Amino acid sequence: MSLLSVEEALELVLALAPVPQPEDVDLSDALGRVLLRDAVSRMTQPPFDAAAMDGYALRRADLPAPLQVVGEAAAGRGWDGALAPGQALRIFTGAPVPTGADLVVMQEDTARTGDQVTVTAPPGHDNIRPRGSDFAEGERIAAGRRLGPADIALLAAMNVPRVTVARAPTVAVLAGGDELVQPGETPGPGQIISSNDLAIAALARAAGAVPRILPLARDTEESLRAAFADAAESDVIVTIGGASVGDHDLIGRVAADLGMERAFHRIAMRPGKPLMAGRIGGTAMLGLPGNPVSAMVTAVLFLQPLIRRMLGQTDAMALRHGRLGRDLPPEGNREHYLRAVLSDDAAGVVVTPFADQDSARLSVMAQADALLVRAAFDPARTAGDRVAYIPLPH
Ligand SMILES: Nc1nc2c(c(=O)[nH]1)N[C@H]1C(S)=C(S)[C@@H](COP(=O)(O)OP(=O)(O)OC[C@H]3O[C@@H](n4cnc5c(N)ncnc54)[C@H](O)[C@@H]3O)O[C@H]1N2
Ligand code: MOO
Repeated sequence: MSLLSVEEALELVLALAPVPQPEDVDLSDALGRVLLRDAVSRMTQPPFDAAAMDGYALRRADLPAPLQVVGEAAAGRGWDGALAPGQALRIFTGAPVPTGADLVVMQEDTARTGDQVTVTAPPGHDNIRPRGSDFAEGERIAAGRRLGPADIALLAAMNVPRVTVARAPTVAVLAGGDELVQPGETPGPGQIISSNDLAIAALARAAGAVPRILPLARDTEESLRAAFADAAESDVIVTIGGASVGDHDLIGRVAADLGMERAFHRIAMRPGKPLMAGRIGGTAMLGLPGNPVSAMVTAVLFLQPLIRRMLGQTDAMALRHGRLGRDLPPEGNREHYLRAVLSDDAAGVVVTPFADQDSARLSVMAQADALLVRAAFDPARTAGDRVAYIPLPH
């Protein structure tokens, strides 16, 4: 039986995402979140005709005669009254323009003596921002919008302090294996330090989820069962390791005992072949391979898109193009995601894969800027060929 392609597998993983659930958040927590309900402005902006310059408000028809300065308006401190013919008002940026005035002359273009002001340069633009010229009360930011920094500023200006967005999914991260101890502990004979759980939690957080790293599990069914029980309330459980065919690779067995509906196990991808996905009760499950680079690559390709889908984001993963920086041999029967560095030359982006593609080498992964994507059975390539890549988060 031929293995699923990455594309087919991704579709099955995205199908595990439940409909996004609403949650109200303060604007300070809204960056990157997707609006689930329209946000409606409670303000008109500017709320009054506002000066765009520090200078003098006056009537254009009065020029070029000298004018009498009758008062002052600053931002937050308006001037009550209407400007009569022959009068000018000292005004500062953001202040309401008084009734009667139709021009603000910037102070660099004026000369002042006592309470007399003369305009010294021919006036051009009126330097008035009309009421409502930015936005009006009742204007909407439509549901579906992913909020960036400028959206948050706009919502604040609209006096919308909280917004309804898709709830951030909770992701339980379960690493395990008798060989693992935590960073800071002293490894015994044959032991190494667990890195995958931190890596996957970081990728989950970067995609917008709320990760929770579970205690390291041991290579026993009992230990894994306890961990799955601990994660039952999470939206997603990500296991790392124990996905392959070894005698100690218990994840598949324990998950099946717990009633996992399996979407697939193993895909035509390198690294990442032992990837597993499915659902246990209300929790989506991804079983990532244990090799540290394989775990991270599969998290970038499957976990992060799953989280983004749960957050209401529907845009596909950005595949970019550049030119190959070195010759490559023909590809095997799995789609290959090679760790690569990006550089620029006069003709654009150059993508140079590392010679060392061992799926356990974190030192190489940490230097990589991108994953160079090669199709299964891709023929030999030479430097300069057009290639596709996925940028990696730094
Ligand atoms: N006979 C076969 N052997 C293997 C196959 C195969 O198809 N047939 N696939 C290989 C591939 S590809 C991968 S990837 C690994 C995946 O195996 P598992 O998912 O079962 O992972 P483990 O055996 O538990 O661990 C693999 C490797 O990764 C280290 N590891 C695990 N967890 C962590 C962690 N939290 N932090 C750091 N390092 C971790 C673990 O010590 C192992 O060295 O299987 C191949 N074998
Ligand atoms: O998938 Mo293993 O993930 O090739 O190293």
